[in-house]
Parts: sequence; C-alpha cells; structure tokens
Amino acid sequence: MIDNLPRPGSGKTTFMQRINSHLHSKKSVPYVMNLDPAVHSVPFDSNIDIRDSINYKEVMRQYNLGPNGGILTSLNLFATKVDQIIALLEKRTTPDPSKPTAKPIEHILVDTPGQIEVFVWSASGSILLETLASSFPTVIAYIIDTPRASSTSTFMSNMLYACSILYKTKLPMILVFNKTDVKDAEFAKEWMTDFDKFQQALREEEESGAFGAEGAAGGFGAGSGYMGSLLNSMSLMLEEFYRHLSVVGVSSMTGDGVDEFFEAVEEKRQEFERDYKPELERKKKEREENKANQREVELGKLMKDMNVSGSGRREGQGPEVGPETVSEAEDEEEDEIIKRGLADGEDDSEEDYEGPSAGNDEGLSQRYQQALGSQDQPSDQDNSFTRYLRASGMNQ
Ligand SMILES: Nc1nc2c(ncn2[C@@H]2O[C@H](COP(=O)(O)OP(=O)(O)OP(=O)(O)O)[C@@H](O)[C@H]2O)c(=O)[nH]1
Repeated sequence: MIDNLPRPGSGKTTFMQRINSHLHSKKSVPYVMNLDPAVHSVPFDSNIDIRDSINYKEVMRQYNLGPNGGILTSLNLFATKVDQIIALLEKRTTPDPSKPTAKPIEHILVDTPGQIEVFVWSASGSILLETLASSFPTVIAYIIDTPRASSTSTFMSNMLYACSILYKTKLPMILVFNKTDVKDAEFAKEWMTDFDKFQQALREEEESGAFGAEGAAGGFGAGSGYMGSLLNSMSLMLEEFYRHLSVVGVSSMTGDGVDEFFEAVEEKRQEFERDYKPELERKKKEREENKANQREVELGKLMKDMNVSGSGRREGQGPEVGPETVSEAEDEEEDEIIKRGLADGEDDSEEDYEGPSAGNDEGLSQRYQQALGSQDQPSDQDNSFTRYLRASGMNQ
C-alpha cells in the first residue's frame, strides 16, 4: 500500500496518475482509494472514493463547519467504516479459489486530502492509517516540489515537515523529489548525505542574502545570521532522520525515475515486514481483543478532534468561507445540485435525511454513534457501504 502525502501544488495528482498508469502498463492493476472529500475531479478512476458516500459540502452545511472542519468531519465519518473497507481490501488482495485466473491486487494506492495537516494530525487519519497498516505493508510517499525546495530554508522546512509525519505515522517513508525535468534532485541527495555540502550552500546563500527563497530573492530573516545558525543546527539534528528515508527523484511529467520509485517501495516493504510488522500485529491483536471498547475510544477521539478543531467552526454561517484553502468550496453552483446527504442507510434526498440537527456536538456525537453502531448491521442495510461495493464492483 502506498499512501500519497504531498504539500499542495507539489504534483500529487500528476504523480498518482503516473504511478497508476505505470502499474497498468506492467499489468499489475492497482486498487485506488481516494480519501480527499474536497477534491473536485481526479484524472483517474478510484475503486473506493470517499466522495461516493460522504458529501463534503453537505457536511459543512449541516454542521456549520469551515473547509478544514468539513474535511475532518468527512474523514471521521469515513473512518467509522474502516473495518468494512479492510474486509473489502483483504478480499481483493487474496487469491480467490473460485476464480483461479483472477490475479489478486498487488498494490493499493491511497490518495490523501491536499490538506495533509488535517489528515496526519487527526484522529480519523490515525485510525485509517493504523488500521490499513495493521493489515497491509504500508509505505508513505511524501511528494516534494523540487524546484521549490532548492533553497536551504525551503528544503529544510520540507524536511522538518516530512520528519514530523514520519514520527507521527511511524511508517516507512520515501521522499519523492518531483519535477526533476525542471530541477535535478541531486542537490537534495547531496545535502542529505554530506553535511559539508549543505554548509557550503548555506554560506553561498548567506553571502547573497537569499534565505527563504528560490534563486536570490532574499527571504524572511535573510542576512540576520540567526537563520544560518538555525539551519545549521537543524541539519545536524536531522542526520538521524535522513538515515530512515529512501530518496528518489521523479518527473511525474515524463515518467523519469518511476522505476526507481518502485524499487524504493520494494525496499521499504521489506523494511516494513522486518521492523514495523511485529509492533503492528501486536496492535491489531489488541484492537480485536478490545473491539467493544475500541468503538467508544475511537468515538471519544473523533469527538475530541472536533473540539480541538473548533476554530474551523462558525456560528450560523453557510459553507462559503475560506475557498482559498479548498478549491471545491469555490464552486457555488454545485450547492444547488447537492441532493445526497451523508446519512448512511438513508435515502439520497436531503429532505429525507433525519440526522441530528446542524452544528451541535451532541448531534455530531449521535451521528458518529450511528455510524459506528451500523457496523453491527448486515452490510446490505448500509447504503453507504453499498456504494463502495458498487464502485468497486465487488457486489457482482
Ligand atoms: N514540469 C513538471 N510539472 C509538473 C510535474 N508534476 C506536476 N507538475 C505540474 O505541477 C502543477 C501541480 O500539479 P498537480 O498534480 O495538480 O499538483 P497537486 O499537488 O495535486 O496540487 P493541488 O491540487 O494544488 O494539491 C501542475 O501544473 C502540473 O502540471 C513534473 O514532474 N514536472
């Protein structure tokens, strides 16, 4: 399983499209999951798409949330279905004796929300990642916009970000330096392996006053001396972190480096089996033993998350705030045609939805309870899950 974690504009969609078509050309058709509820359109098909069962705009409207709160709540609702999703994935990745010619899936590609902070630091993100990783070897691909990481400070901010994700997810990670057709990634590999080279680049930028910017534009804190010594000590601190990473240069545009990326995936898969799996299996066992308690714990985490993310909530307002962070929020017209709410087991029409009242924690809590509780129901009563089945062709 490859989880695609990028910074906005780094080329995540193009990269996904590239590795997807690469696997198709190798006759190893991947299983694709989209976890970004706010993405407008993607240029490839997903087998499971969060947007099939959860209407992000409707979530924002019903619970008076801003864009980030809407993404978080959509992910929370989706996370309540994680056991069913795992069952589905396990079925697709295991040989089926009744269909000896059908090839089981070898790769699962997971596309995460563009706002990676929301995914990585949320309870639902952790639940989804942990559960997926306790069932399949999982590798994180962190996509970096190479031309935009070519100054020492933008490079370092990318490294710190990746470092925080590595320590939060505790999963093997590949740094994908994308757009190598525009800027070669050799400089980054050198900076990660040779401290003197990074020092030299720092000195050169210091002399030209170019901190914080690509080229020589001069960024915030340029020439203060403080930045230089800060970056210096950070690069020393990060040496240990660099040792845990695989680094590849890729051009999603031309396909250059994609073979190396899959070699790194294989390397990390082996690392996963060796170093990560025992701990994850222990967690999985614990999870199964405590299944009853687990739901309460997860509900608690999801609710806590909503309180923490209170800044994303607004009183008595519609969903039209902050479109600069979620491109889909700009599309006002679509509001008019939203008919399918987020209710599981309910009719698609908004009027028929008898969910909790908008914008209160109690309502949301009830909604999560319902969603979590519905895992006890036979799956044919769960319309949202039926949509996954439909989308993935598994119910035929
Ligand atoms: N030259 C070059 N351009 C690329 C490459 N990969 C992506 N791009 C361009 O970078 C821009 C952003 O690419 P996307 O794939 O939309 O990036 P994203 O990370 O999904 O962007 P958001 O949707 O804003 O999060 C587009 O104009 C792409 O054509 C590459 O390898 N080389």
